[in-house]
Amino acid sequence: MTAECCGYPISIFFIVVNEFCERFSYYGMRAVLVLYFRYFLLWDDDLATSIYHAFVALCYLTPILGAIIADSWLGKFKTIIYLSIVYAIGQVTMAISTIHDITDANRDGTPDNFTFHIALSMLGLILIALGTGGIKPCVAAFGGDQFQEHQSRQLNTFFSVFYLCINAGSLLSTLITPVLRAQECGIHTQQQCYPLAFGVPAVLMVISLVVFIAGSGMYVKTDPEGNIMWSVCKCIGFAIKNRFRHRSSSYPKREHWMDWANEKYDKLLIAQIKMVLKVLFLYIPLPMFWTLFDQKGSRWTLQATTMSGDFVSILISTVNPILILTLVPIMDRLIFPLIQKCGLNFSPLKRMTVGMLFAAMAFVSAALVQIEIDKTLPNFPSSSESQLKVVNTYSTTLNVTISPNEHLLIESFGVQLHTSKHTYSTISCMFVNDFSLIHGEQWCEFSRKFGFGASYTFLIPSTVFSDDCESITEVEDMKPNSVHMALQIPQYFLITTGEVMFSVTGLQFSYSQAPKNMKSVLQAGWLCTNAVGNIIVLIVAELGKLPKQWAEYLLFASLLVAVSIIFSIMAYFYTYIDPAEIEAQVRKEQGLEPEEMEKETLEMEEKDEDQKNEQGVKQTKI
Ligand SMILES: NCC(=O)N[C@@H](CCC(N)=O)C(=O)O
Repeated sequence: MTAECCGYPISIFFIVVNEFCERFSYYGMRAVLVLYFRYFLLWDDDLATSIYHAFVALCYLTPILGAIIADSWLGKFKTIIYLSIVYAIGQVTMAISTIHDITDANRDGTPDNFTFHIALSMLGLILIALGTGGIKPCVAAFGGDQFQEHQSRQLNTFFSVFYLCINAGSLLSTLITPVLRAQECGIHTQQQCYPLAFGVPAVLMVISLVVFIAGSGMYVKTDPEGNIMWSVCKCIGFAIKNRFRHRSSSYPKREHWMDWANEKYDKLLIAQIKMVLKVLFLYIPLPMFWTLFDQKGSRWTLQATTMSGDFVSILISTVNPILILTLVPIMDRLIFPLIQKCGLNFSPLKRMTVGMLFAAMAFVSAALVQIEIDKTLPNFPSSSESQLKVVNTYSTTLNVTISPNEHLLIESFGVQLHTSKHTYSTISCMFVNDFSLIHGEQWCEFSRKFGFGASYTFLIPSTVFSDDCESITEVEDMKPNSVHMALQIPQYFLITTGEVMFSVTGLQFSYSQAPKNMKSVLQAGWLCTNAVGNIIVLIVAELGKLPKQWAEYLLFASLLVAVSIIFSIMAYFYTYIDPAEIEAQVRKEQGLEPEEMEKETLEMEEKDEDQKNEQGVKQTKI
């Protein structure tokens, strides 16, 4: 009997706090990672973005490893502890790799040995990916294991609270770590404080581990049932082989292709594999949701850079967790019960389909915003065009004639200057509020706000310092960004509503439909859909793009609508199961008590081993 508070097992308190700290650690580190690549390691944008996405994809691939270790070998509890240690070491390694003083022998503020910092940070990232991904399917499933059969309502609420903690951790760290980075620190020279920005997530990971261990005495710990993954693979392999051996039509068909393993494998194992395969099959279309969802961090962020509004930019990076924190309780307490009251069956798979449609609508909204932005962007010459800029410094208007066959975009400034002898130079700067032109004792000062995204040319006559500053002509080559970032809020709102319907439900669904000994494996399968989604983003980003960004958004939206239709058809044919009930039924059919069942499985395994040894002896004899 586990200790309870308000109908909930007390042990889940430690699990949700652990998740909060772990997600703080993960998202905090992620928030400054690209900046570290870009401004510390001095990588270009493309390399920084590619390594970042590859790291995220790795974080969602390693859950398979964690699940196999947990379900087959160590059990969830020990797997979480060991992999959290790996994770914490990774975070500390990462934080150390950002101390520029370690290799800054000449004390100029930049590291002298980049190879050292790159190697150390890559090692740190691999350990982090192993740790964060490895524990991810185990923590959610371990949380679920704490509930008893009569607590199914609380179990669903647990997954929602779990998701809230993820996003509370992510919200706080996304706000805090960039501020920590902006501080200055260092032994020899003061630089942007990456060690603090990465160090705090490392500390949070250690706290997360300590909190998890603190709850040790209260957890329900289910033991792993032998090397289950190996048994599953062998059983599937045997079913395929056996089916192939009996391919002739003279053999009677079996209800399910896995039934071809009946000759050798235990009925219970076959029933469990059928349950898992059914769910994994249903997952096939799901990566498309993540393909759209994860573009929040890339395409949508880039879209925001072509928009105006400085304050909103901080809001935009945190809008997803903020909306999650508000939408999850609204959905759970208001919308879903209301739908139920109306007599509608809003089953988990229906919710997921609607979630996908919301994500598709978010991309339609992004496309509409993009069309607005495009109207304000200057026309750049395409690959079959050239751009000719004529700055008229003559005192009267000149006519420019262009052959009608030439494709030229004409920019006319209507500028008239007193002299044509200039030296051209271009200055690109961020956040310019004022600048001065200084020559000896004289200067001209320009003090005003220059718009973001704008480009200006200042034409300075040779007489300026003997004459007056008024003779300087300012030309606005490109207008400042004028479409406000607030216009992105609907698309964030839509995608987050989609996330609540899709992701929170998917998490619950993966747990509820998995047999007891394969809970982590199905969680890992669920997380894998995210990894594949990220890989699709990487491929699409590498392969050429459509000429218009809005068209690309619409293409993604249409693809997701198509995928959601396919998914809804698949979902229609899916029958929800209670794995415990099916397992009990199979046991009953076999006339076995649970203990006897386990004994039989062990005997099977032993028989298998004996056969193998026998074969080995035969082979040696030959
Ligand atoms: N809002 C982002 C979020 O909550 N992400 C979750 C879930 C990711 C997933 N693929 O299930 C997280 O755990 O970080």
